[in-house]
Amino acid sequence: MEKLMSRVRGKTSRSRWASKKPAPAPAEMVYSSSSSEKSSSSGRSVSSAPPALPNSTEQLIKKVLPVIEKASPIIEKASPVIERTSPVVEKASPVVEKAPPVAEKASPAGKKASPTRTKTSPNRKKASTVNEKTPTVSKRNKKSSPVIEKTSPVVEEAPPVTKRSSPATKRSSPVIVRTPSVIERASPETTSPVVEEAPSVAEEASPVVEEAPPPPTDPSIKSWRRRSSSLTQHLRKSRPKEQIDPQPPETKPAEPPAPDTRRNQHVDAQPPETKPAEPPAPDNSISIVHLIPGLIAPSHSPTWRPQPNLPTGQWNGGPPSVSPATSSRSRTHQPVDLGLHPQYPTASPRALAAHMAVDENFPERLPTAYVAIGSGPGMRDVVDMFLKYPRGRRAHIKFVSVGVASEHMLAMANLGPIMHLNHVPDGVRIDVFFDTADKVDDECNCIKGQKGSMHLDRLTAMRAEKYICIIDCKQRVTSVVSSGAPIPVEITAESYFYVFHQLRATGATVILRSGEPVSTEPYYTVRGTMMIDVSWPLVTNFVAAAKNTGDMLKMIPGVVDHGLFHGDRWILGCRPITVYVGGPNGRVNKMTPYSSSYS
Ligand SMILES: O=C(CO)[C@H](O)[C@H](O)COP(=O)(O)O
Repeated sequence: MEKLMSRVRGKTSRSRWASKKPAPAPAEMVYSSSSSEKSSSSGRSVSSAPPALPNSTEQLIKKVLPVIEKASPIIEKASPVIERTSPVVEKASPVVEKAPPVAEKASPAGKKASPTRTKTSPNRKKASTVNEKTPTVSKRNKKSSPVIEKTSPVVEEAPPVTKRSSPATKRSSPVIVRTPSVIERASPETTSPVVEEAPSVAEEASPVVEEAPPPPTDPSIKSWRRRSSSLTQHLRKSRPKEQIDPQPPETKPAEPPAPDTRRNQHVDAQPPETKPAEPPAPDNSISIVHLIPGLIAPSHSPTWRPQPNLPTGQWNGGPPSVSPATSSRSRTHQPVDLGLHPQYPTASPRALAAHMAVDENFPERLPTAYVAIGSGPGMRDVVDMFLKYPRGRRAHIKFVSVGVASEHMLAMANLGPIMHLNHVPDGVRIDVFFDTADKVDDECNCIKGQKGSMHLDRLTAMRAEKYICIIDCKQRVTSVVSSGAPIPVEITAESYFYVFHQLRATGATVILRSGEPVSTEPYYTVRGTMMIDVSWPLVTNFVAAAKNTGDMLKMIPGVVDHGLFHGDRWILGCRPITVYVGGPNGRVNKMTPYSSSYS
């Protein structure tokens, strides 16, 4: 009986590891009894041979049941021992819980945590560790006699841990304690789930770790995870942003939506499409004007726009006077800022001359006054000067355009009404005709037509009561023909060769004006005429007289008009009645045909 009890005691401890298999057939039991007989001979608890088994199964059961019933109290006595071993197992839990800090320091190998271990709770891990570390126990169970296990359900319901298992459980503690060191030296295949739940590592872990199955819901694990999450938040807050933000661009798309709002804000703050805008390109057009002021002269600037309602000159002389013209032939006109061209704070000498010319020849005739404006670029200064007058002061004026350029300037300045020369009523004279010239000599003879509009200029001058010319002092010459300046001649296209040979016979140099810029095609006016520039290298007495030259040019068939404005208008001449010459230092000289030469 004692032998049998010892066998039962041993089988009870092994029954924990036995699988719950159904009771085998009696025939097999007979066979297994023989096998147990073999194992008992080599086992520790059973030293002698087992008793002979009865042939009948019923008899066997009847004999075995009492034995098992007697063995139950012994098994019950083993329970306290098992209870005493449980605290040992529980003490192993804190050891496991202390693993996270170590795991956080784990090498990047921890990123590749083994998913198989993440599915097991720490307690079950310990058990599995025990199994791995104590293979002999399992072998003993397998080698133990299955007779009692398979015949007695009581044994199968015995506590899972027995005296023999407790030492093995105790031996498992050092294994668990060594877990951190194992983690530290862990290879990607042997990393524990602690690494998987380590916050700092898991945050930067590869998608494999983030896609791991949810952790078990063991209470101890819950508390551990709670502490881990708090630790994660602390690390995120304490870590500099530069360490969080830089991530390889290839890992960002694989990231699931992160709960960290700071990271989202960073991503939103630097999207590819929100790159800082490039600085605007500087405006070089204004710089060009300032760097090369002489390139675009105030009067010739293509970007000219009329400057209405600008304050009168504040520079060095106060506002320009709008007083009636003085009787002085030449007076000093203080340079003033007319506001004509902001890039030139000081008006040009010709602008000052235009200021004086308009000031002294402002038409006062009521109810209607006619003012003609030439087509030269210098007329912009005259237009700007008219804009300085109040609208009521110039309401009675009708402006006569001389060509398209003149009409354009008047329209841009909103000066009006504008009319063509042919619209001026017959028998009505134009009050004043403001114009410019290329050259003006001592007798107020002029050379005009460098822009090709001398024909209209002459027609307008012939109908003007006052023909006022405004020039710069650099355009003053002693004699217009003797100066060698080319004289523009407008001819018909069909008469070119004839006019060319007639002028060559007088010793003249004839140049056919080409298109702008230089072109192989000749320049044609709006009337379809061509322009030639004639000069005399050897100036004879006959040619020196502008009247003689002008009359000669008029006598050649094919010549429409020429640029010599000489004589008096009542004898087919159209010298200006007054020439305003803008000089240096704001000095403006005034010339008349009947006055002495330039002083
Ligand atoms: O005769 C002209 C046009 O045919 C011009 O009045 C002359 O060429 C002077 O031009 P600018 O106003 O540029 O001095």
